[in-house]
Order: sequence, then structure tokens, then C-alpha cells
Amino acid sequence: MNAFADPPAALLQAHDLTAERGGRPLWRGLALRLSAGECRWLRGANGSGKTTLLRTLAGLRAPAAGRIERGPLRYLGHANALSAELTVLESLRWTAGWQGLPADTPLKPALERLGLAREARRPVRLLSQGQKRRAALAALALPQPAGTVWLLDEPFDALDDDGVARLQGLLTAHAEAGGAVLFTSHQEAAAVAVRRGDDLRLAA
Ligand SMILES: Nc1ncnc2c1ncn2[C@@H]1O[C@H](COP(=O)(O)OP(=O)(O)OP(=O)(O)O)[C@@H](O)[C@H]1O
Repeated sequence: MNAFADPPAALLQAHDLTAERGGRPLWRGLALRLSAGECRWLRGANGSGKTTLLRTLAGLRAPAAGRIERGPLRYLGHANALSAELTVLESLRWTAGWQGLPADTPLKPALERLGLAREARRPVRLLSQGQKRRAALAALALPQPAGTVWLLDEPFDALDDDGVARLQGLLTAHAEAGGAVLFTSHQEAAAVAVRRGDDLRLAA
């Protein structure tokens, strides 16, 4: 390795971030730098503020104080945010359009990546919980700008071993392609196997 190589680019930075919930401080003065190639585990007890931090970093919540520098990102919350009446394919088409992708963007590769090609024409409401999770995760396999940051809240939830392995492959490939990931998980084995970079721990 070249000792004088440039450090990996920062894809997201948070400075002196403070959050409150219900008038109570959750965390104060939090600093974070997510660099290209990282896949970092955001840890902390129930209620420590992981979801709040991810939503704040994604711009879905205003911090009580502090500043965030961010580029392209994808946020996936606890809820899968799928429309029950659409088919899996229609739902992914809707997401692709919302992300500004051309209408003829091929979607099958993303479904195949999550092992969902056979469910493409089934309505979302008929899927199992794990299949719904896979359908939501398929959005991550769509084309996206270089250096996109993924902010993922419990992405391993409801997945079987095959689903976990597929998601780990997706996360690793994204980091290796110069993206970055910050994810929460209460599934230690899955998280340990995929992490690259230091864990970020929130105090309870
Ligand atoms: N809408 C709300 N109004 C007030 N307080 C809230 C609200 N939503 C969450 N909180 C509080 O904010 C704190 C942090 O919640 P958050 O969901 O960010 O934690 P978490 O670390 O993601 O927890 P978990 O591991 O259980 O998912 C908790 O104490 C919670 O009770």
C-alpha cells in the first residue's frame, strides 16, 4: 500500500450535531465522517437515538444544532414504504422514477440481485415480511450516482440466511465501488461479518 495515497473521500460529514426528542437531549456534539469504502455499524441500546440519527443525516429531521454536509444518499427506514396494491415490479418502477431514473431503466437485475425475480408480478400485499424487505432493498440495487451514501435502519430484519447473504453482498459491493454505508442492526453476526470501518456507538 502507498503510504502517501490520498485518504478516501468524505461522502457525508456531520459537525457538532445535537438532537432532542420530547424536550430531552439524545446526543450532543456528535461528529461523523463517512468515507468512500466504509460500511459502518451504528450501535446503541433501544432508544439511544439510532433511528433519529439516521433520519437526521438523511435530512428527514432537523437537528437541534449542528451542520451536515451530504451528497447523494438513499435512506431505508424500518418500514418498507411499499405500496400494497402495486406489484413488486410496479413498486420498483415507481421508486426508480422517483429517483429520477429513465422510464426504460432495466429493473430485473435489481430483483434478481435480491432473489425476487419470481415475485415480480405479485402484488406487494401478498408477500411475506422477508419478501417485502427484499422488495424494499431492491431499490438499493438500482443505478445511482457514484459515491452515494446508504443510510439503512435494520436492513437485516426479517431476512433469512439467503437474504442476509444477498444483502451483505450488496453492501460489500457498494463499499468496494466507492460508496459508503451506515446501518443499524441488532443482529450481531450479520453486522460483524459485513462491517468495514469503526463502529459508531451511541450512549444509552
Ligand atoms: N415521536 C417521538 N416523540 C417523542 N419522543 C420520541 C419520538 N420517537 C422516538 N422518541 C424517543 O426518542 C428516543 C430515541 O428513539 P430512536 O427511535 O431514535 O432510538 P433507536 O436507537 O433507533 O431505538 P431502537 O433500537 O429501539 O430502534 C427514544 O427515547 C424514544 O422514546
